[in-house]
Amino acid sequence: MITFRELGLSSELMKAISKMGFEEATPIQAATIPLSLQNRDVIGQAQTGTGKTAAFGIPLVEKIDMNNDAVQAIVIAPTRELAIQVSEELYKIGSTKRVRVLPIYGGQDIERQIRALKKHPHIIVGTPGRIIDHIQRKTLRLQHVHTVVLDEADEMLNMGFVDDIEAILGHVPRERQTLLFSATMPEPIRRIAERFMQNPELVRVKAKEMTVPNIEQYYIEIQEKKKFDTLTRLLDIQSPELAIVFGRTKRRVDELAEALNLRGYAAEGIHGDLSQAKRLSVLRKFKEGSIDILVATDVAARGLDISGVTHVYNFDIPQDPESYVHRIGRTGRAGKTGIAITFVTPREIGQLHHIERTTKRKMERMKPPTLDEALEGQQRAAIEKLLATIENNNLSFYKRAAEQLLEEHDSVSLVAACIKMLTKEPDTTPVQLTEEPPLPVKKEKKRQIHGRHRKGDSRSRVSKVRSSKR
Ligand SMILES: Nc1ncnc2c1ncn2[C@@H]1O[C@H](COP(=O)(O)OP(=O)(O)OP(=O)(O)O)[C@@H](O)[C@H]1O
Ligand SMILES: [Mg+2]
Repeated sequence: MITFRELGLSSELMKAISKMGFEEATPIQAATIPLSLQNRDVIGQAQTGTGKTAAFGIPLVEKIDMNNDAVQAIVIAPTRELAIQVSEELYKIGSTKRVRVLPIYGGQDIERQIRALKKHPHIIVGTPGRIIDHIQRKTLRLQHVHTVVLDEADEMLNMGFVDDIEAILGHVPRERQTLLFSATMPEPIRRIAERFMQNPELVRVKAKEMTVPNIEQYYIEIQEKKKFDTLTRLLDIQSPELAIVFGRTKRRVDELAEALNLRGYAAEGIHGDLSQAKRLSVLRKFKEGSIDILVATDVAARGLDISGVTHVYNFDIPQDPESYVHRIGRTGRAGKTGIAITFVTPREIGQLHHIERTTKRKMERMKPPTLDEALEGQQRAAIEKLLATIENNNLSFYKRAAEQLLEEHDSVSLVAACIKMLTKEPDTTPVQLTEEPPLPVKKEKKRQIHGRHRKGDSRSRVSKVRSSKR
């Protein structure tokens, strides 16, 4: 194990890092921080939740010259929520040094961003569309940038985003450091990436599998029509602390969130058609736990680090193995454990095997739970509540009444009644979901480069086909 001290960081950064509670460097941090400090270009690939943000963030902040008021580094991220999260982490790393970090992303008032840009941020973290917007307005100048980071690089170099990235890099000096990070880096995308880099060092944290071992992975083979009842039974049995349910389309996400609410679950949806204010408020509620189920499209699959996510349910099987890796990676982060369950319709079983082959990890088959099992699960939850009440509360006020009741009724009937009242019986309120057609059978070769369209930022600038679904 390598400590941060051994990496030769300044005492200012050491202080900030220990304030963040980091003791040892994770493998990707230990491997890439020294290279970045030497100004090498780096492609860093390591599993989800293993600290890639700090891997690029620490050397980035270390190299900021506090006597220079120009923008010195830009970090580009595929979604707005991720841009915000990364900027918060960079802010923490730079807190003792007092580095100024500014997130800029679509959906936020541009005038406000322009005012913030005038306050001389050292680091900009943004989504591609909004960065280009500010470059064109001349409210963002990049001629003093010495470091560019692409977080979720493969996603951003996917068809549709690659032109945006190229356009941004065209405004940054050639003499620069370029850092690319992701948990996945398909070969053809890596080749595109290398065009933007100078003699890059490829750092892959050696792992047998693409996914982290601390996520238990299951699949349930199931007909489309039975998915929803199965989901609610699983929720009843597993009582996740926080769960993310991924659906294939925006409509799917809206319908699922509504259906879950109908059955009494605290769920809300997030996808690219919602206003930015709504997206942020849904995410905030989820982090605080005032809702415990987040229903999402792939817009929430990449990079988001929310502690307490114990379960990921793929209500619809992901489009490609990369999406699978990132979706399930929202749990099992920073050494914690997690459970991922993927629903697959009989016609999609080939897609499941394709995912397994790519991730080099088999999912374990799980039987769809029965209604009785769901009831048992809820009963268990009720008993836990009862026991916790005994432990945590002063019950003296209630004891007189209890004693009186026990004179008239037998103790087993009384306790059974209490459990029954506390048990949330599985709700079978009928709900209506529009059926999603199964994924088309894969044409292997075409997969990465041609298969997907631009997504993420909602501005329309270039006349390009875009996914209307995310
Ligand atoms: N050295 C460390 N010690 C302890 N915790 C750490 C360390 N580095 C990072 N973390 C924590 O680990 C969690 C995951 O980090 P991060 O979000 O950077 O992962 P990631 O590799 O970027 O994952 P993803 O591929 O999903 O984007 C964060 O909560 C972060 O604060
Ligand atoms: Mg990340």
